[in-house]
Amino acid sequence: MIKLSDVTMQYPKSTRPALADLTLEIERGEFAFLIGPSGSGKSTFFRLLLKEDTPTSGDVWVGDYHVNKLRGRQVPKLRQSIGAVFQDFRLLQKKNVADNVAFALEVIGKPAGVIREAVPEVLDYVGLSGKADRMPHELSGGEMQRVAIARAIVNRPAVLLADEPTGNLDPETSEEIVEVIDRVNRRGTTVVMATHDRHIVDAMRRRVLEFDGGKLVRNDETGVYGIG
Ligand SMILES: Nc1ncnc2c1ncn2[C@@H]1O[C@H](COP(=O)(O)OP(=O)(O)OP(=O)(O)O)[C@@H](O)[C@H]1O
Repeated sequence: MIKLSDVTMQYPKSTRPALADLTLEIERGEFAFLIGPSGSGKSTFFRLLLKEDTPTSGDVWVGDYHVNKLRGRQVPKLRQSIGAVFQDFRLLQKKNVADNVAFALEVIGKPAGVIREAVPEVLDYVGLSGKADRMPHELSGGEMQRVAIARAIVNRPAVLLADEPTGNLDPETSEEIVEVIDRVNRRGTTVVMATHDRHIVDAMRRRVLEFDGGKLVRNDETGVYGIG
């Protein structure tokens, strides 16, 4: 589903590459954790998958897309096949919960009838039924992340990328959010989640990709966070 072959990403103003000679594969339907210290290359990895950056060398595939070779007009299609959630939720502050989710479908031209049906269904799926009319500032952090997940999955993408989705949440809320992401994975979506939360990684026992200084230093099929 996701494949990188000899990928190096060297930012122009940086002395060492953000990612160096990275080769890895994540199968369709897998749940993979990206771990590693700050600056080890996790966010860069996500940016390459979304074609927000192009690698200096090497090849990136997501599904049927040869990402580094994609032409500009094909990039929106790639991005429609990938949902993304972040530590800071990134909700539209002036739109209510339902409209935040609906907007994701409006911008890709879905008909109003489809949107009317899909939005309540996905809000229910992430545990937000009854909150459709709330504004983002009327939500808890956990609820905001549920909205972000709903928005990311409403178009049923093949892949969900989560960049430290529990970074702003307390441990109990973090667990609830991981449960939601796990449910999304179990219905067939490939999930890649960057995290610094050892408890989550240890509890889930899924693939662990550990980065250090832009290099892949560990690739365990059912790993734990590690020692130390
Ligand atoms: N646009 C950029 N220009 C130059 N250097 C960059 C750029 N973006 C990232 N870097 C560098 O690339 C390296 C990897 O950064 P990246 O953001 O991928 O790390 P990370 O593992 O996601 O860190 P964190 O856990 O803090 O989110 C760092 O050394 C960073 O300074």
